[in-house]
Amino acid sequence: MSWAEDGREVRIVDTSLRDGSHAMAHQFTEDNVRDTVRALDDAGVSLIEVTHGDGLGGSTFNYGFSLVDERKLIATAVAEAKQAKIAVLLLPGLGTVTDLKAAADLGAGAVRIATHCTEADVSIQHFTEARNLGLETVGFLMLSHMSTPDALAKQGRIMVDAGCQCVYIVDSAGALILEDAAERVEALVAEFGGEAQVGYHGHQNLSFGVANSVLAYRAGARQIDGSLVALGAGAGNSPTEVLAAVFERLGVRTGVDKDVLMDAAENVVKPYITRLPVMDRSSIVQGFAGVYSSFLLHAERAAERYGVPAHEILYRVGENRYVGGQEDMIIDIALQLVAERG
Ligand SMILES: CC[C@H](O)CC(=O)C(=O)O
Ligand SMILES: [Mn+2]
Repeated sequence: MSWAEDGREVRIVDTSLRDGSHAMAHQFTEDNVRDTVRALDDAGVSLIEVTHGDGLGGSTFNYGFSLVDERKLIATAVAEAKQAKIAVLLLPGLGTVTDLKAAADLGAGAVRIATHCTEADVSIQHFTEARNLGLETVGFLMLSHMSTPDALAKQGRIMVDAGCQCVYIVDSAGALILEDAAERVEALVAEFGGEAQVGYHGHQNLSFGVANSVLAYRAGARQIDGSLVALGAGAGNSPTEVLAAVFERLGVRTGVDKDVLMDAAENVVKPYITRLPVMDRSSIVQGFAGVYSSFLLHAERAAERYGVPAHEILYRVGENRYVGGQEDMIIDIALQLVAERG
């Protein structure tokens, strides 16, 4: 039975073990994955994402090395899940079709293919291959605040025509505020009709993750991302346990048990988090200036190394409109700031 047939009005998807990888500096252990998947699976979450924060093949010098090979983590997750499907993230150009086939062989049942919000065309062959492999397919239009609703709808159309079953508005910078999110979702819903679903992935940098998710649902989104204890890049994602409680209060059926999720947040995930995602100065600047949330730790490391404030680096990243993959420019900016200070 698919999730849409089991009475759920919205599907809450958990990305603690993928977006949370950024916040954990990619140091997840097999025990972390096993315990978290068991708890999410018991709570009724039907799709759980497990990959390096930057997707398949992300464990590199530029993005940060994983403690444990993601293929081991994916296999661990698949072995632990009784009802949930395990999803992997893939950024074309970083992850390859070979990586995707390996993930499918390990038992992953879904792939979420992420591109910058104006570059959906680079995902076409990956969607084709994913459908050939029998995977559920999801598209991520990252940094969606950088584009208009109409332009996003056209990009989403490229993904759907390539075989994508659900396109997400991804607020990578946590920059969207209320109608910004709703209008983007509405545009995709209008473009797809019944051909594909629309999803929403929020970050808490300006504290709008959950509110935007509710508006996204009302605008027609049927898949909504969260992370336990908000464990994700920047100030974190919309907390899964809060999404579950809020949708229950609104009378929207999610099929997940909020109490089991709250227990998982408190007793499974919180104890292993090395750095709790918070709305501190740097992450607020990310939301304000429209900076990719996963740049936070990179900026903090550059700040420490070169003796310049992380929030100043992030303001400048926002001014320059850098996108995912340009992590090295953070060092460049830190050096510019050092030079400007003499
Ligand atoms: C590097 C991929 C990125 O973390 C995907 C995502 O969750 C986002 O853009 O918010
Ligand atoms: Mn994210």
